[in-house]
Amino acid sequence: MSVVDVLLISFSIASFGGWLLVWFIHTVALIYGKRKLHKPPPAISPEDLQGVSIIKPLVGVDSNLYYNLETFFKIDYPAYELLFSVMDEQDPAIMIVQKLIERYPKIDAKLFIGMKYVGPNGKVNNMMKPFEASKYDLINISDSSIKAAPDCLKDMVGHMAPDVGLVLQMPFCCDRKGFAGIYEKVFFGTMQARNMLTAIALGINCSTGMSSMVRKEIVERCGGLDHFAKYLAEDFFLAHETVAQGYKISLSNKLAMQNSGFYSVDHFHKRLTRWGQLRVATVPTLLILEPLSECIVLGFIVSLCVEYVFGLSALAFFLMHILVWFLIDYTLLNICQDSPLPFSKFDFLCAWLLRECTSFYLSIKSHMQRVIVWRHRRYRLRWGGTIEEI
Ligand SMILES: CCCCCCCC/C=C\CCCCCCCC(=O)N[C@@H](CO)[C@H](O)/C=C/CCCCCCCCCCCCC
Ligand SMILES: O=c1ccn([C@@H]2O[C@H](COP(=O)(O)OP(=O)(O)O[C@H]3OC[C@@H](O)[C@H](O)[C@H]3O)[C@@H](O)[C@H]2O)c(=O)[nH]1
Repeated sequence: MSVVDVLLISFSIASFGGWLLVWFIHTVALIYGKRKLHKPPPAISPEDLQGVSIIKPLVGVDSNLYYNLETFFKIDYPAYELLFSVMDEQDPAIMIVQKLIERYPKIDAKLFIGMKYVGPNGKVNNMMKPFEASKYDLINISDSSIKAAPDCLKDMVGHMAPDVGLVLQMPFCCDRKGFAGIYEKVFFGTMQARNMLTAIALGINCSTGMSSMVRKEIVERCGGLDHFAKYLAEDFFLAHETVAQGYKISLSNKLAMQNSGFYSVDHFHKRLTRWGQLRVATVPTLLILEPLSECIVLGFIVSLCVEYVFGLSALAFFLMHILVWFLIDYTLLNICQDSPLPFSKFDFLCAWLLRECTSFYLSIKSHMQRVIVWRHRRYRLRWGGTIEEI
């Protein structure tokens, strides 16, 4: 056997190992997702329902903002405050928040205008004033696009056991019209759900900051929220600190339902590119692991290896690989949705193919850029995940 043969066989064995690992990730996601998501909130006695300060950092408006924010005034929970903040006194979101505060005078809600600059991360700057004014020990950071379920706080607080420091809601999307709405739902219900569910089930930090609840003392022990302003992925580092302080991270049974009125395929691709950039800067091994864990790239490599080692048809193996992956993705999406999907199987096929075919291109695109644009602010990203505003 020549050296080339030995190398090719070793490469094939490694690829096959990676391929098995990916099916393991699929399996854990399916089992954990089915057992965990959409279950009723954990039973908790009324005296254990601690107060929660909900921080809503806002920048600008979209056509669903009023409706989404209103859902926070209808949360069924005995003690919570709503702390809205905007960075700029001209922000049109101010009018919307003021209208809601007038409409629901019984809800404890405040609006903070003007950010406190503590570092480059705009979201952190925007959250500084409400964080410092918060009166409860549990802080729920909730992005502007989120639509709240009435029992969301009961569920998150129910997961806040004494050894838990942070409760995450996994991102998903409300039913929205048009192909872009389908596309986002397919992304969050397949690739994102698969990796997040498995990571959380295995205790790997895979945070997203769209809707999470953290113990205030964890942030205070780091010296305050300002500690996270130097990073773009402040959510990841908050989860990292939580674990470093000896707490666990728990997943809420409820999903973080994104419902922004402003969405398009192009806008979503820009967001995915930004996330790709920040993930790789934060966890550099993902530069290799992410593309290798994608259906088409992995299937292509493993099919060639299988033909080389076992003499099986690479094409037949590749098509089988794609079909099984596709069916598992459809099953996981249905688990996340937990009700009939608002689109046909053909729509799913189109959105799934678009996602699978563009993922490699978006990864490459994100690695070619060191500058990140987030809400009209430009940042230069450094290895390690720190940023500098340009
Ligand atoms: C041969 C293949 C082996 C496969 C190994 C697994 C490869 C993982 C592939 C993709 C990871 C995708 C992670 C998706 C969720 C990340 C969410 C996100 O982008 N969040 C950002 C925005 O909120 C956040 O600011 C960024 C955080 C930084 C890094 C996230 C680290 C994720 C580590 C994921 C490991 C997941 C797989 C675990 C299975 C063993
Ligand atoms: O400069 C900014 C940018 C954003 N934000 C707020 O931050 C929240 C998230 O912003 P976007 O919806 O634009 O961004 P994403 O959904 O991509 O954010 C997500 O990924 C990046 C992480 O750092 C965030 O924590 C996470 O929420 C919104 O509530 C937005 O209003 C600010 O307050 N200031």
